Amino acid sequence: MEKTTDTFPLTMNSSEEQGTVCIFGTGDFGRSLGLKMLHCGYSVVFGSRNPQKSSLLPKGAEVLSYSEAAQKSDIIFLTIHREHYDFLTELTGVLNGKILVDVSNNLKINQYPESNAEYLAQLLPGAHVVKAFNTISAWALQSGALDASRQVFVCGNNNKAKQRVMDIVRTLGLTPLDQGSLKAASEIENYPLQLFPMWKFPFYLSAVLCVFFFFYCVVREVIYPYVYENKDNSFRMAISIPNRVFPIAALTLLALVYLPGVIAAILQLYRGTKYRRFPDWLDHWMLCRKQLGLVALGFAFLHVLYTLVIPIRYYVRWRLGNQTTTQAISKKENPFSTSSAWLSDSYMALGILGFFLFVLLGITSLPSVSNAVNWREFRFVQSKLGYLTLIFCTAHTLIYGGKKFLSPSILRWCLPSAYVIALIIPCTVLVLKFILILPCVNKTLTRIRQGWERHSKVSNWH
Ligand SMILES: Cc1cc2nc3c(=O)[nH]c(=O)nc-3n(C[C@H](O)[C@H](O)[C@H](O)COP(=O)(O)OP(=O)(O)OC[C@H]3O[C@@H](n4cnc5c(N)ncnc54)[C@H](O)[C@@H]3O)c2cc1C
Ligand SMILES: NC(=O)C1=CN([C@@H]2O[C@H](COP(=O)(O)OP(=O)(O)OC[C@H]3O[C@@H](n4cnc5c(N)ncnc54)[C@H](OP(=O)(O)O)[C@@H]3O)[C@@H](O)[C@H]2O)C=CC1
Ligand code: HEM
Ligand SMILES: [Fe+3]
Repeated sequence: MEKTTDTFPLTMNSSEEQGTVCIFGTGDFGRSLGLKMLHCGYSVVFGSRNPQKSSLLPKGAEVLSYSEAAQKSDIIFLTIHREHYDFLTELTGVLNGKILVDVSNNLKINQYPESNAEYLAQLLPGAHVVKAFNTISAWALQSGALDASRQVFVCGNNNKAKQRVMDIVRTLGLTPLDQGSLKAASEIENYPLQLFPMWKFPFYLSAVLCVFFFFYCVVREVIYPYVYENKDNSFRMAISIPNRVFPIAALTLLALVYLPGVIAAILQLYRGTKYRRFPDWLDHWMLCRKQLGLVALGFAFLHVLYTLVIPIRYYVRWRLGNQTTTQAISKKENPFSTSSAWLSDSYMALGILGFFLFVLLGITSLPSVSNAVNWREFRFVQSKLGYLTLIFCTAHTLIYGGKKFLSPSILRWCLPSAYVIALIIPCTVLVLKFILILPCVNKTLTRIRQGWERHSKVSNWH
């Protein structure tokens, strides 16, 4: 259904004349933009250093020299790299009063002291410079932009010029987003250069967690038996140890998704107001919770896959077969232990339920799903079911640990099992959250979040 509204203006415009636009530069981006504009009913005139018509250029477009092309339209798209802008000063006469659209990107963040668009405005003070299109790739223009790349950030000092450009953006079936004056250009130019900014912290954190727990387990399970029993357990590095490291990373990261909310609540209680800014690290942490959660989900997936292959591992089949024959020879039977069966089944069940809710959290974070639920529903899944996920996964690990939990026999070189360490953060988060939802604490917190201030009489006049 949505598609019809999207294609509607396209079909209408192709039969309608939209006026002439000029494009400087016949490179990849210039040609893609020209083709798209021709499809949408514009007449396109290219400006080029060698105006012989190339077979690559879209059919129906005119190609002239830069100065001739500039005279054909009052709006000019510069699809040229910033490094080549200097020749434009020779055209100052024709470019005066025209709208110049700067689409350029740089190779590095803050490569130049000023943004490319501001540099262009300095070169040609008589022209109206508008920044736009730099986040749209030549490929997306041609292949029918995907949802995410439909947005075109636009900024400029002249309002009329900016509106003209935004009209063209709409005619091309894209969505313009007004970002204000040309001062915003440097930020807009940084967008396409950022490499997953929100993923950086989760990525480094999980790398650190994995490396730490991997070596921790190697010391306990490979080096220790080698030193004391001269046993070669190195094969454990392939599956056994990763199947500790990955679930531990999943559990820790999941707990770290909910820790900042708890810290924020404590901070609000302590300050007695919600009108003071959180420290930057907390702000940033809050903003990348989604990414932390998705990385955690990835690790949980790995844990499930590694767990599924346990029964077909050579080592496991060997141990089972060996045990059976040893028992047959000595004519002894292992008695069935109901409590062990209960422990084993209940930790598995908790793991499965925890994983199910984990996946549900992941599904609701897909834009198509989160757009379809209202704010309360989304909050319900992310916050309430999220805590339930954390409870299930923590209980899964606690019961897996079972009775042997803190007994000294499990220490090797004074190091407890890895999951004991992994349980510290999740248990802390759950205990703190439990305290926060106690009626007396929760009442104060709710009042603070509704705008009440403990010292309101003193600070009202601020
Ligand atoms: C797999 C997975 C996917 C995820 N996907 C997403 C995602 O797509 N998007 C996303 O944002 N997070 C996502 N997360 C992160 C996480 O689930 C959410 O950030 C979640 O909302 C955090 O829960 P919280 O209870 O700590 O929330 P908080 O925001 O800390 O809120 C705690 C409670 O306090 C209340 N509250 C908080 N601040 C105020 C206030 N100023 N005024 C009044 N009441 C307030 C809230 O109503 C809430 O009940 C994901 C996590 C995982 C594991
Ligand atoms: N490719 C993409 O997906 C995107 C590109 N951009 C921006 O668009 C601009 C153009 O990119 P793109 O088309 O990929 O680059 P190309 O190198 O393919 O094209 C640049 C064009 O600039 C013209 N030009 C003018 N003067 C010079 C000169 N002195 N030396 C070399 N070329 C010159 C040339 O056209 P002629 O030979 O006709 O004179 C050339 O074809 C850049 O600023 C880029 O950052 C922005 C978003 C996406
Ligand atoms: C289908 C779901 C799941 C199943 C079947 C499952 C099963 C298991 C099994 C069999 C073990 C023991 C591994 C071993 O003996 O080495 C284990 C350990 C563990 N699981 Fe799960 N699990 C599931 C989901 C989860 C989830 C979602 C989490 C948390 C995010 C989690 C966290 C852990 C942790 C921390 C350990 C202890 C790791 C160790 O030190 O050995 N599990 N799980
Ligand atoms: Fe971050």
